[in-house]
Amino acid sequence: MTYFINPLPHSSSSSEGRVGVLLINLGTPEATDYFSVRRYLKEFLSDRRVVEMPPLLWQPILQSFVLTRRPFKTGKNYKRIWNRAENASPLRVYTERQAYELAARFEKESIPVGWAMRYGKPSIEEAVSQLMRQGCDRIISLPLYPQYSASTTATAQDQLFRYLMRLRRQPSIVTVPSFPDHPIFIKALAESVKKHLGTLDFKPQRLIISFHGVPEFFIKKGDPYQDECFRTAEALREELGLTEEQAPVTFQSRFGPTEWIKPYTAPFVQSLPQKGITKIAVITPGFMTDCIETLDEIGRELREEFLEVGGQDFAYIPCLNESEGTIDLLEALSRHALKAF
Ligand SMILES: C=CC1=C(C)c2cc3[nH]c(cc4nc(cc5[nH]c(cc1n2)c(C)c5CCC(=O)O)C(CCC(=O)O)=C4C)c(C)c3C=C
Ligand SMILES: [Fe+2]
Ligand SMILES: [Fe+2]
Repeated sequence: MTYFINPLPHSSSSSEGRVGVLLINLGTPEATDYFSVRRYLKEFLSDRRVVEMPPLLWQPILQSFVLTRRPFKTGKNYKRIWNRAENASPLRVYTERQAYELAARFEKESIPVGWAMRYGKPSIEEAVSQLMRQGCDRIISLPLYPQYSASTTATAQDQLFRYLMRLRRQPSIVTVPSFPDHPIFIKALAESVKKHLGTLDFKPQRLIISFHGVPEFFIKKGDPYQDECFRTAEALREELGLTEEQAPVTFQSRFGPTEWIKPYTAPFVQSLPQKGITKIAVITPGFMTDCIETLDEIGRELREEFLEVGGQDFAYIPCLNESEGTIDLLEALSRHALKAF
């Protein structure tokens, strides 16, 4: 019996010396029922990188309050956005498509592309062992977060290295840094804005740039996330020729009673009609794929909230998903990382 694992076929200890790319996204439930959503939220919200409270204090709250109620509400929201054709959540569908399209770019070089979720399935362990079985002894880890946060990027890398801790023979790893103002990212965002605005029958007075929030104390303790959001927003404004007033930054998805980084998206947007701003577009450049936070919280909930208080026109600009610009970006990031081996 041994503690250390060998994911390679029996007796094979040599590898073919290939490089592989691993895309890592956040994670998502397997289905919309209470137990599937509960399982996902339990794993996600038990991560100390996400909720920075001593487990002895947090676990009783999580088990007795959060996990008894929230899966119902969240499951209902997932139901609205579920991809019925593929019976999967949009985040999973788009992540898989990104991996598929990126693999096509690397086909000739015989570089396999895997994809994994930090929480849920396919797990990082499954994806890494699959790459190793394909002969990879070098892996590029690419967390799908444009802006670094300990609660997303770092925990994805933690999970990868947690698996590596169990391997007798580890692959070499290059981790791709965040890319908040990478020119290809900004160009893809700007093109998506122009394309989308071109389809509207109204001219938005504001382009709201909404990012997922984090607790304020994360930033005070040194998480560069907010600065990186500002870098994305500033580069996008520059590319589109917009001012800060025309394209303001807001933060969505507050969770729990603590203060999160501000301004909060919903109250900010609800305050606009009284200032004569009744036509807006919203973009969410913190998300590489559409998901519950973009399609439901912004595309449905925020739209309703804006129209209820006198807003007239609301447009949600989809995430980059598997667009050509995204794949250009992922290819450029991977090719740059390849040079580090
Ligand atoms: C509890 C605190 C949370 C922190 C901190 C947090 C940071 C964070 N999250 C994302 C990206 C996503 N979050 C998503 C869903 C989601 N996030 C939280 C909580 C925190 N996130 C919850 C409870 C949920 C589940 C939905 C809900 O119950 O409201 C998703 C969507 C996943 C999907 O399947 O669609 C993404 C993506 C970032 C980028 C971030 C910090 C920068
Ligand atoms: Fe989140
Ligand atoms: Fe949310």
